[in-house]
Amino acid sequence: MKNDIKEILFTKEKIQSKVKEIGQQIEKDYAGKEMVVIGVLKGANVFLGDLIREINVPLYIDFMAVSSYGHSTETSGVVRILKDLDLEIEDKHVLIVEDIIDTGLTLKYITENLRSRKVASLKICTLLDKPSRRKCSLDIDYIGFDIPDEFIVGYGIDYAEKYRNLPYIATLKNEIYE
Ligand SMILES: O=P(O)(O)OC[C@H]1O[C@H](OP(=O)(O)OP(=O)(O)O)[C@H](O)[C@@H]1O
Ligand code: HPA
Ligand SMILES: [Mg+2]
Repeated sequence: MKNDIKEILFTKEKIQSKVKEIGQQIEKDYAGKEMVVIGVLKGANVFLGDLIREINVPLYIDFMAVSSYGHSTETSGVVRILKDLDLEIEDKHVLIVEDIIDTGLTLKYITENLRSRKVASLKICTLLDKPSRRKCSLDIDYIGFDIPDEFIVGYGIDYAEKYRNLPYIATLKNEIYE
């Protein structure tokens, strides 16, 4: 896997300290509220696992699985729900956790879907944001890092389902896509 890497954008240590910073902010903002943290599978799994251990308030965890990229670096534009929530979220303070927001189409679909369930509040937290690629408007409440328009992998994020277990976030050599 290491031979496939072009450049490391964020090291394990840099990610760790950013996750801590976001977690502490969320902890302050949700003090006294009952929150449900929703991870968007599969990509957000690693970030969510680290993030919740930095949030010291009572919380519930649930997951939604959607997919729009498949084995490509371009979104199909069609968001499919592969797994819905187990929990009822009506009147709950919901925080959606994403690994990356790119075109925004995935989250647009999810936020509209979750809002219709009459939540008390809905916020978005993403580790990475690629604002130059946005195809729709989205209000994001917590952002770890802005990144340029490059396809990245690692820390939960895949290319064709690979590289999710890299402890850092990196770009891949061009020949990997050929
Ligand atoms: O803003 P967008 O352009 O919609 O892209 C962002 C979404 O794409 C990736 O998921 P993907 O569909 O690849 O599924 P995965 O999480 O299982 O890798 C990523 O985890 C986000 O959920
Ligand atoms: O840069 C990316 N890498 C992997 N998956 C993605 N899904 C949206 N953007 C990306
Ligand atoms: Mg993916």
